[in-house]
Amino acid sequence: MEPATRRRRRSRQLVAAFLRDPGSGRVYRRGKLIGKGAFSRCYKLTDMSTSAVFALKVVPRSGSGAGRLRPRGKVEREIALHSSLRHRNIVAFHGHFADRDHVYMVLEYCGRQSLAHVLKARQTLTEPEVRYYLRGVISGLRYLHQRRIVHRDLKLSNFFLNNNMEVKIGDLGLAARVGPSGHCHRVLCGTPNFLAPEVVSRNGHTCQSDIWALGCVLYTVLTGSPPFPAAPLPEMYQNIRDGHYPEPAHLSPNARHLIARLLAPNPAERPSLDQLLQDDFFTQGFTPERLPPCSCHSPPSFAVPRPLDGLLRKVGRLLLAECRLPRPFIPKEDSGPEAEGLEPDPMEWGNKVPASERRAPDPEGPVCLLTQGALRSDPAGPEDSPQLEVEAAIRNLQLCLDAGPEATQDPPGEQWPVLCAPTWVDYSSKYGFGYQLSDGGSAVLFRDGTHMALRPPGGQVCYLPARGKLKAFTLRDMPNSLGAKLAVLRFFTCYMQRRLREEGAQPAPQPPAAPDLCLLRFFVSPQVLLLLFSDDTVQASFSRTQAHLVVSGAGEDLRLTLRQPGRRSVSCALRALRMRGCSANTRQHLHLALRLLQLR
Ligand SMILES: Nc1ncnc2c1ncn2[C@@H]1O[C@H](COP(=O)(O)OP(=O)(O)OP(=O)(O)O)[C@@H](O)[C@H]1O
Repeated sequence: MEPATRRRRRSRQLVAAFLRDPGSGRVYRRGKLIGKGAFSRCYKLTDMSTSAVFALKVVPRSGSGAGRLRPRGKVEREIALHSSLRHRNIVAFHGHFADRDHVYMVLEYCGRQSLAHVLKARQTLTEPEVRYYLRGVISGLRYLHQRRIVHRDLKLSNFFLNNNMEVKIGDLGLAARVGPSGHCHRVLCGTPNFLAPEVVSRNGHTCQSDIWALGCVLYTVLTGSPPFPAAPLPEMYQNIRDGHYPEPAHLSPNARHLIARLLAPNPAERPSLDQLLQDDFFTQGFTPERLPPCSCHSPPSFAVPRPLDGLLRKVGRLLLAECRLPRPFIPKEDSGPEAEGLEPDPMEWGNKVPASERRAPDPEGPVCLLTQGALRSDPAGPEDSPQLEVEAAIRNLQLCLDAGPEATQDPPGEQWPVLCAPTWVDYSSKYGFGYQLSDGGSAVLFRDGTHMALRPPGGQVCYLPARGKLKAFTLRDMPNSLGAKLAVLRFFTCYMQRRLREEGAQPAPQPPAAPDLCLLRFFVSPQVLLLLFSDDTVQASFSRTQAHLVVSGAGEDLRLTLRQPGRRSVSCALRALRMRGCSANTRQHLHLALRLLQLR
């Protein structure tokens, strides 16, 4: 080739440092080259007015030297199809424009490249990671298939990862709509060793051909090699048609079984996307909600800080199988070294006391404190005065007690929506104190003095660190560092919900707790459990009578609420108590609660 021609061609291939989209008027700065494809190059791109970062896919125009091998109309079809899609697991298409030499596509920037890059660094991936990635891919693929679009080139290098490690299906250059028969034109396209038997037999792609490709992906990421490795094409195609691949004997039975289902030579025998998610591989194994970026180059440990790791290792399989905990806490005699750590502290009262034995507590009997715990950063008061809430609780209990004379019975009271914790689990010797609120929310005050709550109805997670302010997250955007605590919270929640169900407790309609409601302190004795909340509510729950006594509000708005088994819960304002007094029974309960608080 003449040097002048070569120079001319090279200059036509160069992409300008600044590009203007004539349609939108936006001006972009081209960044570094990210990679090259067969017909394209990809650059980092910055919008000059917003500083937003994109990926720029640059395809030479047909007619220009570099575009001469590209099938006619391919890039136009890709733009028409890709620009109509919008899904969190599909690389977003932000716009396109062209100049004399190139067609430009402005795409969502996926800063952690693709699964092909991850696998190159890692050789194989762990099953939990694979489930995580495949869930994203399946979600994006379901969106495509619902629109009768087959991707036709599903492979690791087309599964992109953004900075948050979310997976995105990209490169829709071969994607096509299926006709009324469910087939595409009978062309042989795609990556040869991921082609489905019906495609190599020239019967055309269907959605089930994409499912086959997922089988190839699954096999490749778990074993490190594709199921149909490079070989002379006729031999490889024959193996594909026969579904003949090296048996990955070292994989788990669930993984092998799913691979066999996906790589069924008969497309009709392959699972649908929904059936795929119901497969044991997905339902019986742990799937992380997120992956740390370090998993691009080294296996994530899914390890959690001690002492939570022991619990999570032992119950990890159960943690996410919501409410399917067969034996949340194993009695001591059942716990060999493996089960060690699963027995609760001796503070689960349940409905074990027969009604005939539910006598009022002995106000003069000995009271001893078994355990207690406190929030490290107490939002209710100055950091150095952690006893303030105890003093406030004593004052309020005393106010109720002193309000009026001893009466033969409690004042009639009224129904009043008072938040309390009808059930709890004290596992503070190892992890924390979990409680379920009457509004359906649940929370744990951890041993390290932090607090995490799961708030209904949206399932927002509110976390109060040892130092600093309350943070709220959705389950999706929980930071990895809080994963272990969230797992403990969920574990406790499942257990407490199951207990409430077994006890037949009916949730009463109730205004939800404020997001920042926290348990400040708890005191556990054999007779009474005391909970001090950040809104000044004091709950005393009594083991003998199974009664809960809740003092809420402050000053003249103080209220005493009594919840007793088999009775309607009633609430009295301080004014009513002053006029009518309360029964000896209630006074005994109040006395006992006070004595426990005064012990501290
Ligand atoms: N949205 C994106 N964000 C970040 N990197 C991307 C993005 N799209 C593509 N890339 C990177 O750019 C390179 C070229 O990608 P492109 O899709 O143009 O070609 P390819 O898929 O590698 O090859 P072919 O076009 O032959 O299938 C790849 O290395 C890919 O990792």
